[in-house]
Amino acid sequence: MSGLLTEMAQGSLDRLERARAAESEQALWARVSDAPPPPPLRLSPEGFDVIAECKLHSPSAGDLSAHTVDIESRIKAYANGGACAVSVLTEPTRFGGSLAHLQQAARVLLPAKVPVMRKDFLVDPYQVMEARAAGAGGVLVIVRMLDRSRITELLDCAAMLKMFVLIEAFDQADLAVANEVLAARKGHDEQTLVGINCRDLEKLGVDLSRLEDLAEYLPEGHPHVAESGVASIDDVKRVVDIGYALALIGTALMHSQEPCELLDAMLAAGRECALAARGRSLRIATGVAGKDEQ
Ligand SMILES: O=C(O)c1ccccc1NCC(=O)[C@H](O)[C@H](O)COP(=O)(O)O
Repeated sequence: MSGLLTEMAQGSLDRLERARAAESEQALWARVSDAPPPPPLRLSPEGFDVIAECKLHSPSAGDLSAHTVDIESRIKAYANGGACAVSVLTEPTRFGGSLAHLQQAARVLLPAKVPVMRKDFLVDPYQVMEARAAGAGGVLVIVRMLDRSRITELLDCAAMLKMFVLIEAFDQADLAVANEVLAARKGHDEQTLVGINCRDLEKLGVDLSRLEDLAEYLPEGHPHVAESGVASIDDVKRVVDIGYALALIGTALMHSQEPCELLDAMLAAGRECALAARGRSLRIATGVAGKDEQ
């Protein structure tokens, strides 16, 4: 595991210990198990969606808060721009996040029925319950940080709470684990996305070619998410052309003074590309494709 992930895992365990000391697992479960279900994640029939991310700081970009007057306005802008979900960092030391941000986002998004995803370095089902207690409808699960049985426990907990999960992979080995875990869950009533993160965890740079290189190893039957480094309309077109149904976009939106407009433009471009790709497949399937499409 990279130095950063090791640091994040330790920090996550420390936070978990403090949280458990403040509220037992039984008490937290009692609080969330009877709560009304979160807004479901709904994907567009037009073939492309964006999970818009709120992160005030990041190891790669440093301070990202310059254009965020208040979190609620940013979250509303994401919903108005058409995000299918909003990812909120809750990691405090390197990402400037907190559970309070998650709670604020969930409250603001409730009328629009857009779910919020807890973006953190989760290591225990307790933290999935914490996310639900804060109003979240989804969580991130990073394969690289966990063994198979712990991934399964996190997925089980999320499913019981009607939350979606974004399973995150960095390489082929992560995808082999994701494939194995998901194969054992066929037929479960749950919503699981699988994402490839393009960030190099040592150098912190991004390389979108990872999306092409790993596409063939992605589990079938789950929407695929392009994560990290999707920063422009051209990037969006590229990920849709490779076949990704969603992009998780943080830095570019945080740098934007007009995130609603940027999101709207990215969605329009992605959906136009998805439509063109469908047209190409249809022409090939019906045998009316041009020579360069075959
Ligand atoms: O954002 C970082 O600098 C980072 C560094 C190390 C591990 C994780 C990191 N970010 C978490 C993410 O996965 C991204 O926030 C997410 O994919 C959005 O990426 P981007 O659009 O590039 O901000």
